[in-house]
Amino acid sequence: MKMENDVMRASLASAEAAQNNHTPELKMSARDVRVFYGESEALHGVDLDIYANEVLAFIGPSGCGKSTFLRCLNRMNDTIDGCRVTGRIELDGEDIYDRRLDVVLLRARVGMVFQKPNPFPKSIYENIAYGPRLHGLAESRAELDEIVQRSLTRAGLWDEVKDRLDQPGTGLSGGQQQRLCIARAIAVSPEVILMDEPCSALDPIATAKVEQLITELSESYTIVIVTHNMQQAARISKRTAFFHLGNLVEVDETTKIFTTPSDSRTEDYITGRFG
Ligand SMILES: Nc1ncnc2c1ncn2[C@@H]1O[C@H](COP(=O)(O)OP(=O)(O)OP(=O)(O)O)[C@@H](O)[C@H]1O
Repeated sequence: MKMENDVMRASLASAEAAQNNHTPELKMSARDVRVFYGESEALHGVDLDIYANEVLAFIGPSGCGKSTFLRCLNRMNDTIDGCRVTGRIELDGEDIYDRRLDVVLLRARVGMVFQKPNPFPKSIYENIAYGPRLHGLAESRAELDEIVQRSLTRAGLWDEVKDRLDQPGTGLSGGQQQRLCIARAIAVSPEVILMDEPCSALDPIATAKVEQLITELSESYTIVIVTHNMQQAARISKRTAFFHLGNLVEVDETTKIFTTPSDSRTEDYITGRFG
């Protein structure tokens, strides 16, 4: 009898474990996040959960607070004079606004890619090697070489640049520069990558390459992307969050947001009635 009970318990435990495997893993969470620029409140209490390995898109009309909220997730707003953030944001259950937290380390764990490609005015090699060197991720030149090659390969850029690693990153095309910036972000092994309209300065072919890359990268990283392009959100994201006038109106599966949103403001936006 005891053995039967043990077997039963073991199989229940393994069924539970299997079920847990399907439960998305919480990566970041935001609660009642407000952002003030001086006296003016730009975000009015945002609650949002972000799951591991998802691509989450932020959409909404200009000025609704998408970039402001994105910047909260790795404390980039700290760099803006007069900007104040309240509420709580956690990464793996840890308060990222804790005063003891090392912000440089946070930004390695939660990397960022900006609207305009912004390579350092250094060689292609140095653009990638800088972060790993800063964080002591390589013990030898050979290890650093390997990180550089691996990052450029993951960003789909290695074949295009392997013969000119010592040339300036700024000499690449816009699309290549953006992939260089993505390679730079992944070189420090981040867990989350924030992207603020990463394709808005790119032509359709370069955009398609970056979108393909985002899809591939989501196997290893959690990706949060601000986009003005609703087709892009529909193509690459699993979930979409709609912002309006500093509020997070709704967040849901992307297909649901674009077919049967819950809120009339979302419907008005996606059907082009404003924005
Ligand atoms: N550095 C700043 N100083 C003062 N106000 C700011 C600053 N950055 C943003 N804001 C204000 O905060 C609000 C939200 O702006 P934010 O850039 O986050 O919106 P957005 O949805 O990303 O817009 P867009 O799609 O045009 O980039 C706007 O009213 C904007 O004017």
